[in-house]
Amino acid sequence: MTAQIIDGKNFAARIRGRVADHVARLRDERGVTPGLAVVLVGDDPASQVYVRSKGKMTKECGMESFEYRLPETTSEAELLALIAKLNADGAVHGILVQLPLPAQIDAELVINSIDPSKDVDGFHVSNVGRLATGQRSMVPCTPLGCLLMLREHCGSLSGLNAVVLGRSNIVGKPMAQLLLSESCTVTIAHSRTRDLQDVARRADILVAAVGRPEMVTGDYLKAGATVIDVGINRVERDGKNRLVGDCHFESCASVAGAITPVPGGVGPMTIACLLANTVTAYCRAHDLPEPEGLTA
Ligand SMILES: NC(=O)C1=CN([C@@H]2O[C@H](COP(=O)(O)OP(=O)(O)OC[C@H]3O[C@@H](n4cnc5c(N)ncnc54)[C@H](OP(=O)(O)O)[C@@H]3O)[C@@H](O)[C@H]2O)C=CC1
Ligand SMILES: Nc1nc(=O)c2c([nH]1)NC[C@@H]1CN(c3ccc(C(=O)N[C@@H](CCC(=O)O)C(=O)O)cc3)C=[N+]21
Repeated sequence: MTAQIIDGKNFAARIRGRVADHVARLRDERGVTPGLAVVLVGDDPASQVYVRSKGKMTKECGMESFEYRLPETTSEAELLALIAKLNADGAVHGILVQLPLPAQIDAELVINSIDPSKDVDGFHVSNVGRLATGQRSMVPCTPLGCLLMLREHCGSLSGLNAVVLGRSNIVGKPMAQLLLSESCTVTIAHSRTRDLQDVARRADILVAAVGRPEMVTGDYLKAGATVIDVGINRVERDGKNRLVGDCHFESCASVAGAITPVPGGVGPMTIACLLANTVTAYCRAHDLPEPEGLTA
């Protein structure tokens, strides 16, 4: 079998188009513009690439982008003061603090200091609790992007066996919550899971978020499974820097029914969902109808 490729790059472009339409309507009908603030502490090169790309796409969708680049030595108090300022700023509707943060800063404290209604990453404990209890919440961008691709590709997910590899707060756990809300039978596997291949092979839907380059090979898969590869791993191949996923693409594609590529899969969807969340946050803050099909 040769898998269908789920084109995240193309899907993300369509989502950004819908975000842009909604933003244009807000401008024409109400004379307002949603704004997204992105905060980067330190100078990790990969993070700088993402932040630049987020800023560019925010503007392309017609929204305001506010970028804050703080030095690696920034104190926790300084970062908390900036967040307090952004919480109070009426032109800012979404706040994202790029992770990871330098060691002197308590990331949990910082995330929980963001106004939950502006928490477009969905990492605030109140959004996590609301997602887990089925209340309206801001949903983390990466799992939301994965869900939108799965819905588009599979239609109803009800009753399917979903296996999530990885249990992080930013990907694995919220992904599992979303799949549970879609009435999948959900298994969360991690580094202590026994017989991982056997567990993975039961999946109709496999989401790989382990951060291990090409760990998942074709023999982890049931024939025809839908595979979402969240991994973004930089490796050196033939003297060149390459980006690979957590799945070994060729061997997986020969067993799976459908698979997302890396690059061009989950990554672009993550950024598109960040922009969608910013518009959603704006609309909720102003009691306006939310954009359709861009929320969980
Ligand atoms: N495309 C995108 O937009 C994004 C991509 N990513 C990428 O997704 C991947 C995962 O990210 P993140 O969740 O932050 O990573 P973390 O390192 O926080 O979590 C990794 C998870 O994988 C599990 N794990 C590690 N090794 C194995 C193994 N050998 N077998 C089974 N499980 C294992 C860990 O288990 P345990 O808990 O037991 O340690 C942990 O739960 C990374 O490649 C990251 O770069 C992340 C965010 C966004
Ligand atoms: N608070 C916070 N929120 C995040 O959502 C967040 C974060 N911190 N820290 C880092 C991770 C990682 N992440 C990615 C976003 C886009 C691509 C992406 O667009 N990738 C392109 C390739 C980009 C390239 O070539 O490097 C692709 O897969 O096609 C990847 C990874 C968001 N993260």
